[in-house]
Amino acid sequence: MAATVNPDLKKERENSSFDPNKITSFLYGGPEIVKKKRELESLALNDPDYQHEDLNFMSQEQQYETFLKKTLLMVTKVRELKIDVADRHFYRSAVIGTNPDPLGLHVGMFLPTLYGQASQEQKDKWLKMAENFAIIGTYAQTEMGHGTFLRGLETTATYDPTTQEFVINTPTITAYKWWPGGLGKTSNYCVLMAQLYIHGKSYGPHPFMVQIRSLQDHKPLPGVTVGDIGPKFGYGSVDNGFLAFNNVRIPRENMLMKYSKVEPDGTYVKPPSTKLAYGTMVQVRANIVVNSGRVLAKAVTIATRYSCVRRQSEMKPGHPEPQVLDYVTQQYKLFPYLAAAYAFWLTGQTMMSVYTTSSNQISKGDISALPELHALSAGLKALSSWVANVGMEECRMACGGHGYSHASGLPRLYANMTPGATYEGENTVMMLQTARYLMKSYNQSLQGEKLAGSVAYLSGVQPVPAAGRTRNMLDLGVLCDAYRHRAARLVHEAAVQLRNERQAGKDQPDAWNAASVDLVKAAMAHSQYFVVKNFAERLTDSTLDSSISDVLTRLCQLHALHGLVTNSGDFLEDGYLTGTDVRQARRHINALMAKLRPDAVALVDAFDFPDGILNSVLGRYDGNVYEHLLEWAKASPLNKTDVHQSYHKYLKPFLEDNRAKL
Ligand SMILES: CCCCCCCCCCCCCCCCCCCC(=O)SCCNC(=O)CCNC(=O)[C@H](O)C(C)(C)COP(=O)(O)OP(=O)(O)OC[C@H]1O[C@@H](n2cnc3c(N)ncnc32)[C@H](O)[C@@H]1OP(=O)(O)O
Ligand SMILES: Cc1cc2nc3c(=O)[nH]c(=O)nc-3n(C[C@H](O)[C@H](O)[C@H](O)COP(=O)(O)OP(=O)(O)OC[C@H]3O[C@@H](n4cnc5c(N)ncnc54)[C@H](O)[C@@H]3O)c2cc1C
Repeated sequence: MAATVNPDLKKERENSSFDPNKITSFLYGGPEIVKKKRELESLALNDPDYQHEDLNFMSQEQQYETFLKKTLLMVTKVRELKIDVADRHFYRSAVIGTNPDPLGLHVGMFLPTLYGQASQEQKDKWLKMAENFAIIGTYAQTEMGHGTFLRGLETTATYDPTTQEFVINTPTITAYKWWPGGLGKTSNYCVLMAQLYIHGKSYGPHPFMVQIRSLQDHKPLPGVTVGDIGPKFGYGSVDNGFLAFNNVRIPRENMLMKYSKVEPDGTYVKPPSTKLAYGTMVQVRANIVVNSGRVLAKAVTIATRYSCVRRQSEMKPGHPEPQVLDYVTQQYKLFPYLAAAYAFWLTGQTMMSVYTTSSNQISKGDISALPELHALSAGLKALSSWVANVGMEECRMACGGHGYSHASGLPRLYANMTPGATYEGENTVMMLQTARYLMKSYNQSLQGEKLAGSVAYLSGVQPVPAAGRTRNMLDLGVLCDAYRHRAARLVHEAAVQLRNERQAGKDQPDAWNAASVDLVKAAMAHSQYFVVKNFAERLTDSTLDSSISDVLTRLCQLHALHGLVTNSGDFLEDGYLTGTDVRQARRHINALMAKLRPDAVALVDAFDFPDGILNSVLGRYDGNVYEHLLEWAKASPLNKTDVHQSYHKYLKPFLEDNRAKL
């Protein structure tokens, strides 16, 4: 087995214009954090207790069992190693790689819901147990018949003041809870979203803490039906489940009562906003923005390294086969997603910091930031997961045939990450939530209100510049202005369409539906403007080393120009940009790709994914792809024997029969 680095990759690294460690530092927030990250990753990746057969060779049941064992071990080790809460994600992502795990919902939603929705007494009762994994919970909201439309949930929690209990019921087949991660086989508790009824009156969806399995033998409690929903497109390592209740009684104190309350006599105490009950989803949406940047970065790392190792065809007669990354069409497939990975990585950081600031404010009782936080996280969640989806698939196809093999790591990455466009709010629905906020803000600005935050730009619509003006389409200020103008114009046009539909006699819901394609377009443009502006702003950081600010500026330019050329109609329609501008933009893209080409490998190295996390034969750091492809294939279960048992069962008699008939 070759121990040295593939010569093509070696040369790529020698020829790059900067030290990737500097960008790694920038991406992770400083050298100390990078050091910590690498220590924790190395600890996890070199721990023999976490080693197991490739998941691609396992059944769904084996994948679940392997991951359950591994995740429980991880919890124990995290405790033993006393890893700081803030650093645990480094260790965790090295342990689980690109796979979800059966405790993901416990850590990602069950605990956060207790932090965010439980009263102090409830925290005192449950948090210690949940934090120490003495109980395991999930977030059970979606039902077979309703995921998107929360107000349409059918599960009921009916208050009985005589016993001071809630009676939990699943009235129909469509009311079965469906999908919650870790529900199928792992969890013994859940946060249940159910319609609250008191004295026959409905108060909408509320969160309840419900025990579903015995703490003694893990059997479903009386009145509880629970199980796994079966194989999925990906997520084999997780037991997504179904759940139904037949008049199960829980104490009054099990409704999470930080905001809404039910008094013993059945008096309902209203929350400051009914949407506070949706708080955990907002947090996860913000996390999905971070995750989208990371998964795209992984896919691009695999495809870029492989494209430097892979040599194919003949560019010049008689010359050696070139590295496929030297084909400009290959660069055009990968570099825009390389740039997008950087853009979303940085957007994710900003989104998390907005989330932290706003949620601190909200938990102190000031809910003024809630609408902006919801609109921003919904739009960015949708945009980033959509781009990551398309980008992962583009990267897979850019790896030719080998991209289709599980050895590439790309099919599994895609299958596990593509639900990000669906879960935690289906993307179109999320964009329409952002559009709702944009319409409201736009109308406020028409009434002379000064807007703040991500919609501040809607206050002053820019004029279309005079014809004949030339622009430098590489100037990030010019590009940000163009995105801002496009977003403001599309918001304006969606608002006009909405108004026209109303004036034509439609009621508000029908008008909204009729205008919804334009509304989604406006929300997309708004979110894209945010991403481009955020990228450009991060480059103004005066502490940024000049050797890396040049290459990051190129990526930012490429990201903005590629989006502009792809959506050129939006920029041209009202004459804001001219055909000359767009032609110039296209030429700049080609020039930028040529400049980025020598730095491509260093730019993906800078994401700093160790091989154990990438889990890809094609994306290996050392580039020794071919020998490891063969080794990987040999490990396939079908190759355990030279002659498979099915030969004796089926093939042999079939062949013998055919031969006998000759
Ligand atoms: C030991 C090792 C440690 C390692 C540590 C590391 C741990 C990391 C672990 C991370 C793992 C994470 C794993 C997570 C995996 C996720 C799996 C997926 C889970 C799920 O999918 S859960 C289910 C999600 N479901 C949804 O998202 C449903 C989507 N639907 C909705 O949100 C609502 O129904 C919808 C569409 C918003 C509509 O709501 P509705 O009530 O009908 O509202 P209206 O449209 O009428 O609007 C009314 C009004 O409310 C505003 N609004 C709506 N939502 C919100 C909100 N969330 N916040 C604030 N405001 C909101 C809306 O804008 C309207 O405002 P107006 O002012 O216009 O009236
Ligand atoms: C892998 C995975 C894990 C999950 N984990 C969990 C979990 O742990 N807990 C949990 O509770 N749930 C979970 N879910 C469920 C998930 O949250 C829902 O599937 C998601 O919210 C989408 O809802 P839906 O399935 O009802 O889609 P639907 O709403 O039925 O979407 C179908 C189509 O209808 C369109 N549509 C729906 N409403 C509108 C509208 N108002 N305007 C325009 N178009 C509309 C959508 O855009 C989409 O194209 C998980 C799902 C998956 C795939």
